[in-house]
Formats: sequence, C-alpha cells, structure tokens
Amino acid sequence: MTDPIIVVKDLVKRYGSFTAVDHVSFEVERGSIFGFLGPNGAGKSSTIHALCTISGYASGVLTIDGIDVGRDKDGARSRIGVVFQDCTLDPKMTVDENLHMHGCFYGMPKALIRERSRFVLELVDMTDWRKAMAGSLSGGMKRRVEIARSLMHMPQVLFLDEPTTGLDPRTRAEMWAYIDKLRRERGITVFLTTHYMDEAEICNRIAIIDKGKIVALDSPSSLKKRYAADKATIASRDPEALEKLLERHGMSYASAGADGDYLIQVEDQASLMELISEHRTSIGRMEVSRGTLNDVYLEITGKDIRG
Ligand SMILES: Nc1ncnc2c1ncn2[C@@H]1O[C@H](COP(=O)(O)OP(=O)(O)OP(=O)(O)O)[C@@H](O)[C@H]1O
Repeated sequence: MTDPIIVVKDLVKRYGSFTAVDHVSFEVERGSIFGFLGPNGAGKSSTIHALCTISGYASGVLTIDGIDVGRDKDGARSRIGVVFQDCTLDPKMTVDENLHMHGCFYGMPKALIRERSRFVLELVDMTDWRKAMAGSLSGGMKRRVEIARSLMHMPQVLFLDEPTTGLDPRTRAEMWAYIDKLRRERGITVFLTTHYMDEAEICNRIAIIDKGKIVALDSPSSLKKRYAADKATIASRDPEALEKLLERHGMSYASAGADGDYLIQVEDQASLMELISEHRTSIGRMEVSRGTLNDVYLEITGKDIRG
C-alpha cells in the first residue's frame, strides 16, 4: 500500500481468558472508504474501540497517521472523528452548543470554535438549524449534526459505526452524499461498519472479520470475483443435452425447480457464451444474475449480511 493512514499489526484483545480479537492485521489507504464487516460478536467494536483509544488491548501495534495509538492517545485522538450508532448529542442543548462543547473538549480557542462550527454545519447543510434544540431534530438531522461535530477538530479519519441504521432510504442516500463529499473535498479517510450491502459496495476495500480473525480483505469487485460467481438459470427443452454440455465445459450446476431449470455457476463468461451458442435452439428461457457482496459474505461467514 502506498500511503496507509491506519496500520493495525497483530492486534489482540481479550476479555478475561476469551480472545475477542485474535492477531488481526490490516492497513487502510489514506483518502479511501474502508468497510469493516462481520457478524454480531465478530470483534468489530473491540477493534474499533482499540483504534479510537476507547479501550485498551493486550498486544499489537496500531498507528493512525503515523502516531502510535498505544503511546500517544491524545495525538491519535486529534486525528480521528467518531460517530457511533447511539446518538450522543445533548438533547437539551442547541446544535451550536453541542458543537461548542466538543470544541472545548479539544481545547480549541473560542474564535476557532465559532469559525469551525459555521464551516462544518455548512458541510452537512445544517446551518439554518444551529439554534434548534438537538432533541427536536429528526434522526437524519441528528446524524448530520453528529458528523459535523466529529469534524470540528478537522480529523484525518472518520470512524462511522453503522452511520445510517434506522434512517429512511432517502435520508440514507443524503447521508452518503455528505460522506462522499467529505472524502472527495477534504480527503478524509472513512472507516465504516455497516449491515447494508449497498454501503459496503461503495467501499474501496472491505475487511470481513469473523470470530476475531480477518477472513477476507479486498476490493468489493475482487471479493465478488473470488467468492461469488455469477449465476445463470437456463430452462432447457432438452435437459439431457444441456447436462452433457455443462459437463463438457466443466461447469457446476444444479437442477432447480420442476420446470427443467438449471442453476449454473458462471466461473468464466466465455464458457457460458459457448454453451448458450451450442444449446440455443433448446433454450426456453435464460437469466444471468451477478454475484453480490451478500453472496460473498454468506460464503465466507455462513450468515446473511443483514444478520
Ligand atoms: N466487555 C466485555 N466483556 C466480555 N466479553 C466481551 C465484552 N465486550 C465484548 N465481548 C465479547 O467479545 C466478542 C467480540 O465483541 P464485539 O463487540 O467486538 O463484536 P462486534 O463484532 O462489534 O459485534 P456487534 O456487531 O454485535 O456489535 C463477543 O463475543 C462479545 O461477547
């Protein structure tokens, strides 16, 4: 990797004698969107909490923007912004006051707090709401304010733990527009956990963690190529001939349904094209479906991405 902003080497996290994170290593490229996926209890939060200095770890080396998280917690904190699932805005304070408090935590001078508040609220289109009570905002607006707040100290990396869970589809799409804008315009690296397949699809790279170990790490397209073959369904008027052809081309298949449908794994498109051409007079119906990240996830973890 040319310019990793996050480096995790051999991270081990234990709760008593139970190893929740078991020698996990990965890197995140600066300016990218990195997806961290895994079933419940896989070790995602334990890893993220260690990276965000929220909790300690037994062994390993974690660096963020070159700073050793174990040695310089304040340095690491100054580089990261964090938005977790549960809203942590103070509902009885205005949007401005919530941002102000965050600036104070980070020891920012008052003038800078005012200037940054304006800037970050504009980034998420919430300027008109700055005097509103945080508790009176909709779920999507609260999330936008939380993102704005996490950016007050201009972090290099934004950790988003299921940032759009519980939001309606339109608000989710809007949130993603803001997140992508941040990445493009501010060069912020996004470290994301999600249970939504379309959000995982946006990531430059994805790590899948299961039972405390990284079990896959690659781009969505490479993962699909490796773990989720495209599938073709062919209804044939001459099943015997089709089976012979499938065997000749070395293609895996299963007979699906009562209508003479065959479900075929497409490892390589050229073989499928040849088979179609050879069998075309007997094909009643045909459908090709692309492998999805959910297929990848299912293949690797045995579970559905939505749990
Ligand atoms: N404080 C704790 N004490 C004991 N065991 C814990 C503690 N926190 C987490 N664990 C265990 O460590 C394992 C990893 O938990 P972790 O919360 O990191 O998983 P996760 O992938 O974030 O899961 P989820 O998606 O459900 O949040 C789980 O088996 C969990 O039960």
